[in-house]
Amino acid sequence: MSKPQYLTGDKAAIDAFIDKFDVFLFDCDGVLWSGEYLFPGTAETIEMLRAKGKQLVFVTNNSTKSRADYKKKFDSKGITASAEEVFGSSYSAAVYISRILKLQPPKNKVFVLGETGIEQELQAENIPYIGGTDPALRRDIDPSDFEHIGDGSALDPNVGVVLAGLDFHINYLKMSLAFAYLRKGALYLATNIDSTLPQAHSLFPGAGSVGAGVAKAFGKDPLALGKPSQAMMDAIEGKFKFDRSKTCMVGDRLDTDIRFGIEGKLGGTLAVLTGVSAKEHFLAEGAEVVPTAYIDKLGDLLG
Ligand SMILES: O=C(O)[C@H](O)[C@H](O)COP(=O)(O)O
Ligand SMILES: [Mg+2]
Repeated sequence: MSKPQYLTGDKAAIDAFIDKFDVFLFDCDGVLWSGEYLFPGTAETIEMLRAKGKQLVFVTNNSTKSRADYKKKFDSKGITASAEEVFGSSYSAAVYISRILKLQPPKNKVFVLGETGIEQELQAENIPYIGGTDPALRRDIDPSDFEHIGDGSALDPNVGVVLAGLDFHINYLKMSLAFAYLRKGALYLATNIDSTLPQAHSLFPGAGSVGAGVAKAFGKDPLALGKPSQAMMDAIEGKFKFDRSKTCMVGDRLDTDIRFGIEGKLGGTLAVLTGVSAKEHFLAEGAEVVPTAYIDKLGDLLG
């Protein structure tokens, strides 16, 4: 497998790389920003690519925000972007449930482990849901919960899917409800199963780690509908209609972003070293996932 091209500081190589593509799929956490911190040159780089007539799609596994929420974040960071250019894992999961699964009543309700991003995107697809940010579930489990979850009387008979995403308010009560629905035959889906979340220049437990307790108890992993799922790639291609050979995936994580681009047979992948993966991970002899090229930070594309 050929070694990736290092672009930082090489203006001619950067220009040649950019000219190869018409479309850039951008990961967000660890590439554009780390939580609220915007990496230097990010807004300018996006402006530069737009000035060159490139089509941009923001493809994030972070299910805590909806497309509308991301539009607000882009605006607050001075980045020109529309909600329609965002394709997050919460939207990917909602589209999958509404247009692929096509759940029919009575078992068409979703039990959510996650935040408002998932709830908003389910709502946008007219999918009924419970759980999620419901304040009634942000409490300790009590003896009557054990009794009524155990005998099923606390369960909603219309729940046909458990959808797990990054949940900053996970607790034993919510895990027990999700587990009970799965044991009753609910489909087990996840927006994504990233092990870590790049935030505040550090790493925190990701969606996959937060949901791991339920997966361990149930003995099966969920079907994840975020990167590197090719169901997500197909949905993105279906919506934005691009030529995969002229499309580049830009990301900080080898096992989601770069794998997503390689398995999607895109024209190229660009690893950015401001998030989860380090260059040692893909420069090592026998590395399984190797990007086409890499840069220290996104702003380096400004040359
Ligand atoms: O744990 C998670 O959900 C992920 O770390 C996080 O949300 C990744 O977001 P992305 O890098 O795909 O924008
Ligand atoms: Mg990322």
